Amino acid sequence: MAAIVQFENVGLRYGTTAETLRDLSFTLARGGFYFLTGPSGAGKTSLLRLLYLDQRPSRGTVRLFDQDVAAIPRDRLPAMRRRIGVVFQDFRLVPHLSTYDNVALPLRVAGLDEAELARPVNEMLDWVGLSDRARARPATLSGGEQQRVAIARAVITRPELVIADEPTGNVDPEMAGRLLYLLEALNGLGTTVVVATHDLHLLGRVARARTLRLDRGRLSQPAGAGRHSAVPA
Ligand SMILES: Nc1ncnc2c1ncn2[C@@H]1O[C@H](COP(=O)(O)OP(=O)(O)OP(=O)(O)O)[C@@H](O)[C@H]1O
Repeated sequence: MAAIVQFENVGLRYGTTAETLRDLSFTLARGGFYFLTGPSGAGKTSLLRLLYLDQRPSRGTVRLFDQDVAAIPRDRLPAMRRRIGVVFQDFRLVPHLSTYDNVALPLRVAGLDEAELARPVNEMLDWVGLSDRARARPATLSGGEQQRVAIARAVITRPELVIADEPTGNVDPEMAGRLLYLLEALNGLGTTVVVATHDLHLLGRVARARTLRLDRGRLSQPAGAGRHSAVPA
């Protein structure tokens, strides 16, 4: 099994408080689909921040794409981050850009010209049901619409790793199923997917998914009736 992420005895501490994440050791396989669950405040977002290189561990080792993240020079971080699509819990859309331009942004950064990016962007907007909102600015969209823009933007480049923090928290069950199907389809093409969620209904909906359960900063027994566990390091 080729690993895309390896945690060895990882701890994360904010300031001088007690550790938010403790003794995390696990491996995520390249091409896997993972749910990360656990109660509010358990540390899910903090773990995701380690994965998308927004935080470095206070102790232990995080290896991503076969590199120790503590050893990556600062000027190499943007290139590493471009290999990761992130759906933030608070969306972080660019406020002065339209739906279309938010979704097109990663393709423009990757150097595609307008003619090349029009088709994938329009197809993606169609998939997430936002074709008729293509010209709208984020402030005029509902929470669920903004969430769909955020997901479309995160997956448009088909990154190696997609990390989504509560990606279905603001949409109705039908749209949640559709968005999950989009992530599954991407996973079927080889992208590793990590989804943090409180929504226990989602866990059973992806047959091949494994579940990591965080409780007060530690990994506890995997959820999901023991069927799916992340592979211990
Ligand atoms: N930047 C920060 N500085 C200090 N403490 C933080 C910071 N970010 C998170 N924490 C603390 O770390 C703990 C875990 O927070 P985190 O957001 O990772 O949990 P979570 O499981 O994602 O919660 P939720 O499900 O409510 O989003 C909380 O006690 C939180 O207050």
